[in-house]
Amino acid sequence: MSASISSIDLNNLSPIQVFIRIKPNNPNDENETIPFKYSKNNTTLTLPNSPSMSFDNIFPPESTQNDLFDSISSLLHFPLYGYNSTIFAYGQTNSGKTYTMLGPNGKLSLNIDLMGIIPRTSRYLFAAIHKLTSSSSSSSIQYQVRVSYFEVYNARVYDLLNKKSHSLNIREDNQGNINVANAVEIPVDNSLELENVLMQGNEKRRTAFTSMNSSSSRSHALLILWIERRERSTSTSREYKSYLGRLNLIDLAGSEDISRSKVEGDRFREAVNINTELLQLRRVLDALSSSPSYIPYRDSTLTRLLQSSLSTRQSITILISHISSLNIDLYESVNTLKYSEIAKCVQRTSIPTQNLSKYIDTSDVMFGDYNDPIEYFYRRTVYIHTRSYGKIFARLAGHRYDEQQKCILLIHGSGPTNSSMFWNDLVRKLLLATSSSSSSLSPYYFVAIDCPGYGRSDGDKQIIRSYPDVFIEEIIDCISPITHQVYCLIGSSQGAAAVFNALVEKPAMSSFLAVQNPVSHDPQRFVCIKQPALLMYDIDDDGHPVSVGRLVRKYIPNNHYYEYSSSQQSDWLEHNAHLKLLQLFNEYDVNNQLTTSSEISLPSLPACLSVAGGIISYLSSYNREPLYKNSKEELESILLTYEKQSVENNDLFIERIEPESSEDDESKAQRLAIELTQTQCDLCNQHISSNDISKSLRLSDCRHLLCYLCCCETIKINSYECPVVDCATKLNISSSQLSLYSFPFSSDTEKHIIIQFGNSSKSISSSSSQRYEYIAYIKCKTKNLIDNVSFDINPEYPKSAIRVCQPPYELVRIMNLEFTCHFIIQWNKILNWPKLRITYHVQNKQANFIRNLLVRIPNQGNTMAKSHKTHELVYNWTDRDRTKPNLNYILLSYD
Ligand SMILES: Nc1ncnc2c1ncn2[C@@H]1O[C@H](COP(=O)(O)OP(=O)(O)OP(=O)(O)O)[C@@H](O)[C@H]1O
Repeated sequence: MSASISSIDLNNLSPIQVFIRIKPNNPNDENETIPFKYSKNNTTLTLPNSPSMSFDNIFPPESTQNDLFDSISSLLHFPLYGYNSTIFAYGQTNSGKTYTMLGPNGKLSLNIDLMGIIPRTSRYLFAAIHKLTSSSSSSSIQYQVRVSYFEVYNARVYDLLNKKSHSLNIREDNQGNINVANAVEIPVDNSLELENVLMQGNEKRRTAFTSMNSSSSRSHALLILWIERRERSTSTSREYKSYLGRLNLIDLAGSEDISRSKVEGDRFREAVNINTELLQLRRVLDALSSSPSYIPYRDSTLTRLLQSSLSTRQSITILISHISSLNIDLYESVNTLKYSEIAKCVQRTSIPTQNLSKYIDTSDVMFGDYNDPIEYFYRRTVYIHTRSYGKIFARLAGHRYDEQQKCILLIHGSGPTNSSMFWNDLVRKLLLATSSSSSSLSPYYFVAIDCPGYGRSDGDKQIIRSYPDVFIEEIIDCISPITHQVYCLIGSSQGAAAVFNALVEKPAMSSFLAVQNPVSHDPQRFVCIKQPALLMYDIDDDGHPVSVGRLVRKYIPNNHYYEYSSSQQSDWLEHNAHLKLLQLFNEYDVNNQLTTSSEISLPSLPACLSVAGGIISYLSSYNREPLYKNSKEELESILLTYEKQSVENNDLFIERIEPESSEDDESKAQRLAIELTQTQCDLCNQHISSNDISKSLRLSDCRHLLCYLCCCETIKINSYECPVVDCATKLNISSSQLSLYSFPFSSDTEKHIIIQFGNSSKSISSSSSQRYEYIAYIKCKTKNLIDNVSFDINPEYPKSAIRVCQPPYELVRIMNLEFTCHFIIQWNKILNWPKLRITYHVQNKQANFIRNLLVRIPNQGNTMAKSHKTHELVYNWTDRDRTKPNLNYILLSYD
């Protein structure tokens, strides 16, 4: 597919291509059929005693859903490049419009043969997007798809994705686009999500029984897919071009001969409204084909809503007209064909244009921080796990050898897009000024945080104003767990106020302080701040008044005070802040080695890992030495603190820094010594080779070791909890990170999921007998994977005990003995995986008794492997010995 669509392609397209689909006759129907004649290439249709009519494509009764989709699929490329495309189904009631768009019996079908255009489009589009974004040359292209779904019922527009059921207004924006005001737009990342949204919307759509159709659509349904293509010149560039394509998929309500459908009351009113709106649609088509100077779009809700889809300047359209093959419907069919001929005559007035805009991405203030190009500084990102304020995102620079290392903590101001990025320039200059070559490293390391509610830290923005002392203290406890102190606290604006206030309350937290353009209240309180302070004020900045600065200067005894005028020396701060700070350190810190940028020995691994750099920076700077060659302490440190999450194609490594645990040193050493000898995965029990041990994951709370080859990934896909049996430790992996792995799976050769099954039991004593309530269950945390679970306790009997189609998948039985249960899992039908039977001995253990079953899925397992439909895979759990390892594998192999 070319990067753009050429004007030749567009010029050659008729504005509205017209397809005719003829509904097959029901074999039980005794009505006479019309002897249609078609030309060989299916473009001409002739009715008895009538002249031939030409269309772009005719689909005779025997044509399949697939034949039709093949002919429309080329149109689906246009919205991927910012054009509007429309497909709409038109025809009398019961002629097969919903069949064409969704599937049989008026419903969305996911059956591979019967599914309609909409589910096929969904899969086709996401496959195309995957292809367009996955090639190495396209790392700077991203797509976002959003979906809206409306119905026009009795001349009003209703949002099928909104729980509220009031009607909405149609609005025109200043570019002439017609939109529905306050419409819900749901972002979707894959076809499964889109199908779920569709199902949700379809449940709301109005259908009714009529004498013509048992599930007749009583409204026009309009599904809009907004497809945004973002193109950046490089994958890290903030500036991007946005192409917003719009794909309209429309299932019109059927025109209805009221004398035949015999509808009354509400159905009668609906039918009148449907017919009126279809008549207006015909008038619009008439106008488009004859005098395009005035088009009566405004005359009905339907045509107004479809304005951008019908406009020949804005859209590339396919009309699929449906006719019946029965003689009894001849009058309606002829009418439909006439209507279609009019649409065929619509002329293109100009070629459609792309919806293209240029933007600077400001939504993500941290944009680009994943790809830190200057490795030398070892700048990395971490989450600091505070006791009371959750995860605080921080950017780090420099090396830390031990805790005596001079740590500088930076607090940004309260501007709406402020974050740790604010300090980039100052930190870079300080690093450069204090390390003269790449082999001599700065004696400082820097921690710039995103305060709660800013950048990547969640939380309340008010925290840094209201509780600066407690908040900053918690951060320092995490990054300096032994000394509970940092070398210098630096703040800007509101961050400076936080620094002052924190030191008034807790003076021992920092040896130095530095502020630029601070806000401060009651500066007389600052007399207790005894540490050396750097104070920098802009005399032209009324928001941070220098008059207050002059007071601050009086109250803080040891200060270096500077005033500058930003109107006259706009770059004063840029050129001076780092130098003034180093002067302050030199003056007050006799041990300061600043002036000699002497050779500093390379940091050891634990130090690297604890704050700056993480494992990747270590490995890349030491030629990827296998970790086992390093000291025992180094490995200990990795196992203790390391948690990594890689973000697709990026090098974001998130370490976890938290306060020291209460465990005493001796027991910790013993535990670590034992852990160091472990070479078996706690989840799958496989041996971990020495090469892979470094990539394995030691969970920091429960201490379970998970092998890199299969089990680390399992966590990502499956769980917020440690997946090891009977361990329910919560993992600190955010839902947004987990969502990267949401189903359906992507490109690797194999993926894993975990099915948990097991039971609980509870004693129910009665006077006559001892009985137990057993609850046997299957759980799967991957969404939408299971279609239903049958529980069978008597396999000889043809009917299962219970079939559960929604979670929780449970069987509750009161029994006096343990019993064997057969779980039969039917997977989501679109997967076409063989069903899985697990035979499980339900345990009387009085507590929750869980088995984990790792399902290994070769990637082709995601495809529609028809030939395997009937194949059933059986996995037997007959082991009653509870001491044996209770995890097993199952390989879903189709060979
Ligand atoms: N090509 C086809 N092959 C087999 N069955 C079909 C075909 N087209 C339609 N049907 C069946 O005919 C019936 C009516 O079809 P459908 O509900 O799609 O009509 P419709 O035009 O959408 O009607 P309405 O306008 O009343 O909503 C359904 O049971 C549908 O499954």
